[in-house]
Formats: sequence, structure tokens, C-alpha cells
Amino acid sequence: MRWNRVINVVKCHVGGEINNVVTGGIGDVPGSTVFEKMKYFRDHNDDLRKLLLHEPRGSVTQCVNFIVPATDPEAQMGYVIAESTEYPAMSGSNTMCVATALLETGMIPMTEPVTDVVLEAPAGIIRLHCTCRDGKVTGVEFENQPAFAYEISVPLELDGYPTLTVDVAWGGMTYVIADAEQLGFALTPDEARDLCDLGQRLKTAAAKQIPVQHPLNPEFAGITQTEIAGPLTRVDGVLTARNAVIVSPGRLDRSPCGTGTSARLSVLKAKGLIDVGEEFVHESVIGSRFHSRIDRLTSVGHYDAIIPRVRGQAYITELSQVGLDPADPYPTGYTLSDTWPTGDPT
Ligand SMILES: O=C(O)[C@H]1NCC[C@@H]1O
Repeated sequence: MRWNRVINVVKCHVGGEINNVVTGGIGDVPGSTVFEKMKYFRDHNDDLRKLLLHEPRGSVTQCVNFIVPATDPEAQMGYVIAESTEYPAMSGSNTMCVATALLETGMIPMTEPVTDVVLEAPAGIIRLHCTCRDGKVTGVEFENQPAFAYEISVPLELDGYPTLTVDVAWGGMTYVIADAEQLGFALTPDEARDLCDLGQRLKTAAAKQIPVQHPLNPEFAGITQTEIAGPLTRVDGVLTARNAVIVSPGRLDRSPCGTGTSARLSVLKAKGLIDVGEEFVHESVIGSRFHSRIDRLTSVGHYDAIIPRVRGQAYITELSQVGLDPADPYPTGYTLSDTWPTGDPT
């Protein structure tokens, strides 16, 4: 064997969503904040993301997180989140996998029955409350940075449909949120391909028709995610809904999506459909669940905002080392449009 890169990867999933965690083999990168480090990865180190997420080592259904030293003295560790087409400011499912990997491998000491952890994401400080038993993380609840609705019930034109009514919200990524019933979806697994095709079209149309920019960071601009929201119901008195998040370039989030849940909580609050502190269960197309609530109210620029808390459970599936043979013809992998809608075989 002849490798010139050896990368230690803790493979994880939460709610079925594969979000792996690189715990060794990359060292630190320049940047005075984790947001700056994210930009360094994006602008100078993107080959690493491609090595891990593109075929033949990865796939379109995976995300990867690079553990980096925190820059904020309050945080124990930092992480840069890399997805198929972007480096988001925040990701709920990735955060749950990062916390689980750090605690279950001993990189952050675990105390039972509860370990409180502070991490630094590109979006800023993320406080986590992790329940732990017999060396296992049995639940990760994170407090997200503020989420808010940019637009409530605005029209969206999409070829082949009467004028749609959508919401646009920030939950660490920017979502156009459309109504599943209006689009004729029941949010069942057999609809996955159709959800992705329509979700990508919705995203493109919304990004063109509804420009948005985060008031505190000009780099958090534009709609990059679609959420197709199922009807709000009460199950044993608890607010519950299904949803499908279409992650670019056009695949379903297997989990109920933490940033999507945060965005939806802000929309529910803006519409007067949820109270502060009330539990909201969000369910994915495969039936996995996150439990969430609005912890408190705040503001972001001139927007009314909420502080969301979202809880799920992640599992380590594999401890692996990914290597790169210097003669490997695919050092940054490749993508093909059979699974990667914007396929690029180079
Ligand atoms: O939980 C989330 O926020 C996300 N899951 C994969 C794509 C999003 O980052």
C-alpha cells in the first residue's frame, strides 16, 4: 500500500442521514474564526471535500465534517461542515454526528448521565446538551443560532403550476418552504425522486424570484435548500409534521433536518401556530424524528427571530481510514448524473 494522505473518518448517521466526521489527518487550517476556517477549506482545500464526498470514496447522500481547533475560548472544538455543493454555516444533523463522534471517541470527555458541550460552527457558538449512558450518546440536543422568517406566504411562479404560496426562512441555511398538499405530495418514500426533481426546480425559481441576505453576514445569501412541509397535526397532543428537505444538487435529506426544523419553527411562530417552549416533532420521509422547540425569542437585524433547540440521536457505523494513492486517477473523485444531478465526470 502506498498512500500520501491518510484521513481518519468516524462514519455516522442520524435519522438515516450519513454525516461523517474527520477526526485526524488534516491538521489545522488558517483562520481567526471557524467561519474563516470554513472559507479556507472552501477556497483553498476543496480537494479534500471532493476526495471524501465524490465517488469512488463517497456519494451524493453523504456530508463530511472537519474537526478543527476552536477559536472562541468558550468552545471545546470547532467543525467545518462540507456538503455536496456548499459549506453551510450550520447543519443540525451534522452537529449531532460531530458531538456523538467527539464524545464516543473520547476527544471530548463524556460524563454520564449528561455532558454539556460547546462547539464552534461556522455560524458561531453551538451549545449542546448530550445525554449519555454506558459510553453511548443517547441524545444530542443543540441550541441553534437564531432562526427567522424572511418572507411569509409570498407568491412563487413555477412552470406548470398555478401561482404557489411559499415561505422563506433561515435556520442556519436558507429554505424555501412549500406546502406538500398544495404540490400533491404525501411525503412517502416512493415519492423521493419526484420530490427531488420538483424541489430543485422550486429552489432555482425561488432563488431567482426571492433574493434574501442574512442581515449580519452578507455571505449567507440566497436560497440553497427546499423544504416541502407536510400538514401540521397533533399526535397525542404534540405538534407533529412530516417534511422533505431537498439538499443540493437534488437528493433527500434522510433525517428530519435540523436547520430545516429551525427554519420551520420560525415560520410556525410567525404564523402564530406554535408557542415558545411547545414541543414540535419533525419527521423525515423515512420516518426518522427530531424533537424540537423554541427556547426563546430574539431578533436578528430587523427580523423577529427565535432560538431553536433540536434533539436527535446519532450512531457511529464505522471507524475508517481513507487514503489517497499518488497514482490514483481520481484524486478528487468524480460525479455522474445518474446519482449526482449536476454530474461532472472530470
Ligand atoms: O440537519 C441539517 O441541517 C441538514 N442535514 C443535511 C443537510 C442539512 O445540513
